[in-house]
Amino acid sequence: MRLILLGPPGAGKGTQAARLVERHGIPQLSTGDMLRAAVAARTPIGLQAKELMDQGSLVPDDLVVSIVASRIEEPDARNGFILDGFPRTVGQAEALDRMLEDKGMQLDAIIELKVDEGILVDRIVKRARDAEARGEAVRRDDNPDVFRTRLDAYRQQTAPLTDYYGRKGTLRSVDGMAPIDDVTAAIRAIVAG
Ligand SMILES: Nc1ncnc2c1ncn2[C@@H]1O[C@H](COP(=O)(O)OP(=O)(O)O)[C@@H](O)[C@H]1O
Repeated sequence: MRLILLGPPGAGKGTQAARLVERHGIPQLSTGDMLRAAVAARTPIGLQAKELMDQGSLVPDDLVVSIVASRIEEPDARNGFILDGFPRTVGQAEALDRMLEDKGMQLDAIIELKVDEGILVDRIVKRARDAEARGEAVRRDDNPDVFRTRLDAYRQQTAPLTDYYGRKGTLRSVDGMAPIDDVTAAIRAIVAG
């Protein structure tokens, strides 16, 4: 099964992806996680990405596309994957279409988590506070100022993807404002076809 989770930062993509991983035994491919790992390891991609990520801007398509292209070659992704945070621009979506076509693969569903933007800042502040309470590192971009930049990047660069996939007829929407378990149930219903 190959799925894309779409939605603004803080919409709950990571939470739902983790549940799908558990249920279906396929990996979650989070470009945010991959980029943070590249930054921590100081790879060439990480060095280019760091500043942009810290300020809440998107990193260039070619960098992200190259890490996804090599990640989906890994054996654990052979039977499927959940893309979380990718594609984030129409250019990335087009690159993904080409990648999948080359491999003779198809997407099973593109699921959009619809949320009210007004609550996202509260969610992100809570995420930072919870991480801190657990003694975990707080993401540098999880603060209200940077978050607004991330939301702007979403509106301008990522929101057009709903049209892109909507036109192809492959987009399904779920109410991301519902309780977490209800969102999970809605996604399960879509995945079960
Ligand atoms: N597909 C992508 N294209 C460009 N930049 C990306 C992409 N995925 C992640 N990033 C970078 O990593 C940052 C964090 O991404 P992510 O962990 O997905 O955060 P969130 O969904 O909570 O905004 C983004 O703000 C951006 O700088």
